[in-house]
Amino acid sequence: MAVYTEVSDDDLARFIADFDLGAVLSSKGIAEGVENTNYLIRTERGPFILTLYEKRVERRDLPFFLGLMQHLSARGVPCPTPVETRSGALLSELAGRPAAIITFLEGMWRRRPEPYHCAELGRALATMHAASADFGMTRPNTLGVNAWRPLFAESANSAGEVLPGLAEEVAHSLDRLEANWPEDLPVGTIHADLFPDNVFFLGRKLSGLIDFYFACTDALAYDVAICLNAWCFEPDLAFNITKARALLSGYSEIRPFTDAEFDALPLLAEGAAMRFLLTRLHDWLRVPAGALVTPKDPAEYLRRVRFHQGITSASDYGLDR
Ligand SMILES: Nc1ncnc2c1ncn2[C@@H]1O[C@H](COP(=O)(O)OP(=O)(O)OP(=O)(O)O)[C@@H](O)[C@H]1O
Ligand SMILES: N[C@@H](CCO)C(=O)O
Repeated sequence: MAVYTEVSDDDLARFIADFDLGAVLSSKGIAEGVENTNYLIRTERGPFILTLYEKRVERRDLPFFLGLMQHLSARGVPCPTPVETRSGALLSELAGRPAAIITFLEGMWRRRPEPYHCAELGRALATMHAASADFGMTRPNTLGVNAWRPLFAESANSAGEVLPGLAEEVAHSLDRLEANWPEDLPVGTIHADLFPDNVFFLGRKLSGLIDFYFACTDALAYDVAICLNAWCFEPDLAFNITKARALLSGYSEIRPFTDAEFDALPLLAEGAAMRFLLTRLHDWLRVPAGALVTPKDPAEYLRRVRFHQGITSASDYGLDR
């Protein structure tokens, strides 16, 4: 459970008074997530999510994230909308942290997504990419290819304790990724963390995308590669080509892949796996004392890095050119 910052009832009541939401009826720390502190608050105007932004979120990036949610929801993408204070601000401060209230989305995330969930995801991701084409703000990907080596350096000395031989394997993969990373793919606003726990469904239908706090400006196909890693491997880490085919064809129904994206997909997928391997390793070695959080296993992503190294063409993922 990720509750890094406790909020007292009095502080919450004072905070809510700035919004046109009536009184707080109840509030509860949310037992999901690892990045930020989230509370489900029930107010006289209904349920909302209160987020206090923690370590990885830079205050200067919050107008981008909150503005993106506003932009996308105005275009019909099912995602939370930030709630304005009475004076029109989207961002406030609570318990010494930047904080915002966003609308509550109905639905549940799927722990074991089926191929039809993957197809829905693909369509929603492409729709999000299309809808953000006229979003006026940009944000560099601070966890992009150039960040991986310095990020690994912060954990390299302890890496061998977590996974023997990891330092050598990561160094070898980073050499390949840095030397071959494509620079000329179509770029736009990407979600960059669209894991199953960030996608809600009502029955078979996708009902919401959440957690835009890694969103940035980068290659659109890299976002697809992140989803391929997060949605198309089974708990035993076997690759499920039926799910991959569903995801990729759902995406290309709305936005077909260019030839360059098709060619780059195996490398993008290896890079995407590397990014999550490295952040997980970093967090695994630094669980804050007393925080209610379960760190995620870096080894699952090493297995994916290795898998993608063995792929030579996107058709091995079930994608037709
Ligand atoms: N707008 C929303 N509507 C309904 N529930 C939400 C909403 N936003 C967040 N939640 C709930 O809070 C949980 C954590 O939210 P979120 O994924 O944004 O946190 P996080 O710490 O940033 O997570 P992550 O580890 O995925 O980066 C979600 O799994 C969901 O249960
Ligand atoms: N989705 C990330 C955690 C949030 O950044 C992971 O599974 O490592």
